[in-house]
Amino acid sequence: MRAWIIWGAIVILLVIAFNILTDHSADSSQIKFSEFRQAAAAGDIKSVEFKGLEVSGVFNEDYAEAEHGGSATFKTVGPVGEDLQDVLTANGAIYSFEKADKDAIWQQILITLIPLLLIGAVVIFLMRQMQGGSGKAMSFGKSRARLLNESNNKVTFNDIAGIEEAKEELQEIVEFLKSPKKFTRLGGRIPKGVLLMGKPGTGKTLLARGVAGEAGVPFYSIAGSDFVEMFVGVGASRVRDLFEQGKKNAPCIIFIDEIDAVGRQRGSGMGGGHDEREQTLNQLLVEMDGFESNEGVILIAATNRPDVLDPALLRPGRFDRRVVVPPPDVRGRKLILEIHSRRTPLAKDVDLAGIARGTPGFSGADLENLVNEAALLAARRGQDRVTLADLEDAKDKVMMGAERKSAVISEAEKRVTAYHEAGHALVAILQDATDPVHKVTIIPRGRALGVTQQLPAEDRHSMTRKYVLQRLAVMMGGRAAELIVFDEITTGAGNDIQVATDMTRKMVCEWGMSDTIGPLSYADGDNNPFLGGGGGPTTRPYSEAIAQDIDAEVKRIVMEQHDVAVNLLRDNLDTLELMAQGLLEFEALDAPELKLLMEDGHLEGIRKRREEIERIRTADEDERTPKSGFSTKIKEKKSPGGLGTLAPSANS
Ligand SMILES: Nc1ncnc2c1ncn2[C@@H]1O[C@H](COP(=O)(O)OP(=O)(O)OP(=O)(O)O)[C@@H](O)[C@H]1O
Ligand SMILES: [Zn+2]
Repeated sequence: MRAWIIWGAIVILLVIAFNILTDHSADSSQIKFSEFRQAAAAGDIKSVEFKGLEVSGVFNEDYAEAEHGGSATFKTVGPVGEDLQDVLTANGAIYSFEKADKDAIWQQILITLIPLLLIGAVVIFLMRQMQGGSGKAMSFGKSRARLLNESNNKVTFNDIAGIEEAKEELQEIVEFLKSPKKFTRLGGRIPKGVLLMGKPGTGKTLLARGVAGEAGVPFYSIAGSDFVEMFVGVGASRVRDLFEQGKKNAPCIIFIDEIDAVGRQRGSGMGGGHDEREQTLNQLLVEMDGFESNEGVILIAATNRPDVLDPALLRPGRFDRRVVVPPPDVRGRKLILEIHSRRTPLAKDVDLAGIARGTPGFSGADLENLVNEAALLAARRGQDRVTLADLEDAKDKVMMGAERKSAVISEAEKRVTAYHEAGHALVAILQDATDPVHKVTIIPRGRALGVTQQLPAEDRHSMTRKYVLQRLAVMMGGRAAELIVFDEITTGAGNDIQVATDMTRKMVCEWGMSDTIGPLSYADGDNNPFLGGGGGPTTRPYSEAIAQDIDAEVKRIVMEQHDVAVNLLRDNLDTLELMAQGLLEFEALDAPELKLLMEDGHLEGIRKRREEIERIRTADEDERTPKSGFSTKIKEKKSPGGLGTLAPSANS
């Protein structure tokens, strides 16, 4: 920004200088038209000297008439040559001219220089724009670290939940920043660099700001990608600048987000096209070696790809303290939900623990998003409180994309979907080791036409073979139902088949759950559990014979569970029929409704329950908005179920 102002000022000064010079030269060498006219009228002008002069305008032959009441036109001509001189002399009508004196040399220089400078500025600006660095044109070499104003926006450890271990590890840094002497007195060495490792949205940035907030020190943050510039040397000088700034403001925290952008292993760039990045990384290493943490500058970096970092970064004296920031567990999720709903008025029916149970795999950022979506939904529905139904709907939206209310789905398609989802749900209900079914819907959402959600009582960290097999049968349940009822299958089972095949392959190749293959690992590629599978090159560290065995075994297991599903559904065809009817009528069934359906054998109980809920809700609404002009009715009637929570496995 500042650089822009300076550039602008230079250009403006040049333009002013140019104008002054040209004005000056013009003034000093121009004959006034009135003088000329007088002379011409007196008939004194017969010819004019043009040597070393430039004509800027002449009167044409009408001039003489004009002087006698006719009209004259003005015509511009270029530098005067011999021919023109003759014409003018013949017409006797010269008007104004400029002297080409020594001032003109400066003019020439300025005239060529200004466009050059302007073009240069534009080119540089465009180049930087192309790098995606909008708004930072020409701040070469300046670090772009931002000093966050912590007085307005202070984060403390109280604002962070679900990552207690990480907080504890960082507490030491906080203590040090608060009273450095206490530590250095005994010669203790404080880590210079802390590397926070975790998936996106798990709160790494938040933690770093929390450390600064707790210790009451300034917080400088910069993204790794800000270092990576097109011009060689810029990144390195930014690093230098950043550290200088840090040391000046010590004690403080310097936070480098996405350090992998600059810290990727050296020599990994193809064709050596990353010289600039490597130079920047080298500078970072040099700077890290060149200061003592005792000076009070603590470097915190974050990455979700610790595996690609250059090992030199992780050596002692650099980022030697590594803190894993895991996704929150069920307790953590509840706490995070509480933090983010502090400012959101919640209805009495809201049970955050239930929502937490239904959101395995959600990151802190996802949960924040969920609460936000729910608040928006509640506002759109005209409520003054966020209800459980809002949170449920928000969760579905965050998890699976928005409902596609407008999607045109034919009656026939809807019928197939109803049986398909009922097939999943019924196979789940009829087995003893699967997770309870939480909700079945045939409301299209994201890319799925319908969804069956199962919900474990608590987070699942391991699965038994029985559980995995039954889950396979549930996945096969959708297709099995289509087959039994319509004697036909649709593409709707495609995703089920893919997930089932992947899981079975894991059973055989990774979890040692196949007796034929035995407890051996035949995992393909690089499976980094921390990153949820790196997806690297597929290597096959086993023989062709084993590969065939694996394929046969995977097929056998899947087919077996498919048959289990078919048999279960054949034996309970009436219930399948009833559940599909229920889905067609209500579009969504939650756990209590499924229970009613299984026990009653008809849909009457569900109808009553729906009416009752509606009655309570309207009464509740009336009570909350007494006699207000616009009555707030919730338009969407979606299973505002009592148990409230959703879904680890969504079978579409
Ligand atoms: N443990 C948590 N407790 C409370 N809020 C959280 C937590 N984790 C994430 N959040 C919320 O999610 C937002 C995003 O988190 P943050 O930017 O810290 O994640 P990150 O790990 O740095 O993600 P990224 O890798 O994408 O930069 C935070 O501003 C915060 O509101
Ligand atoms: Zn399905």
